[in-house]
Amino acid sequence: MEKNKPGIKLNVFTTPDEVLQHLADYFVYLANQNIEVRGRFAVALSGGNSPKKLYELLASDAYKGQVDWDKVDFFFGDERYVPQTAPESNYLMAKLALFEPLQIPSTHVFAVDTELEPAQAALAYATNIQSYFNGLPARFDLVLLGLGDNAHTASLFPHTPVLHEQASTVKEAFLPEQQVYRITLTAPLINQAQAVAFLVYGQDKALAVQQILEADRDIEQYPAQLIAPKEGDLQWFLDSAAASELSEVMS
Ligand SMILES: O=C(O)[C@H](O)[C@@H](O)[C@H](O)[C@H](O)COP(=O)(O)O
Repeated sequence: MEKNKPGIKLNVFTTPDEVLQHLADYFVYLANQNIEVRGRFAVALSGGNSPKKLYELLASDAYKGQVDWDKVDFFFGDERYVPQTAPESNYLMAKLALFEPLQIPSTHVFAVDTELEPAQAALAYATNIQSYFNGLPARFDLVLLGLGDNAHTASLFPHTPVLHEQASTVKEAFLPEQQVYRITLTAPLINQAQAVAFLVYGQDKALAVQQILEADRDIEQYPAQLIAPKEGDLQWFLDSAAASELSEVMS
């Protein structure tokens, strides 16, 4: 079922598995389209639990033959400030679920160097992204995003300074509640993407989805409202549980 708001396409499916299959199909479509036009596909991966099943699906027999993976370059929308061997690492999750099964060469994986100090790690990652795009505006072909039940996305958390960052493309973000650092793409960089796709499933996300899409704009409370690609395509891939608080007016 498709629901639409100006500039946003909502794809709502009954079960998480259907959501994952449709997002995997969209990923394959974008990858092949960009590889045909540009010869490469640059994607920024989301972290957390939701996308792990997507990565496993893309690496499965059902999908792995549909993309020329040697032409795909992998980045991260955000990273926890932990070693790449730590269980919380988004890099480690993608490595186990996607990079190793598909034998992605390390030269095609652009991870955050979390051995550096947080600010240096952010600066180094911004520099790596800039050089990848040869100094042209960094325009990811796809940015995959998840959503926290507090309406955060990437590591753009409520009431944190990074929400207002306009100059930097990558920034360190200190989370006072968890007393941890994150490294995150900033909203301006995400919004330069050709396509942005939210992957959200589960009843626990329903209120956040409703607030982001239907409440008055308040980016301090609902940071995911910052995500509005300037020219790119914004799609939400939701299960019916995560979409259950949306008003019928959007149907
Ligand atoms: O590093 C991260 O954790 C993610 O980038 C983060 O933004 C995630 O998408 C949300 O926290 C949802 O996480 P779940 O999918 O685990 O609910």
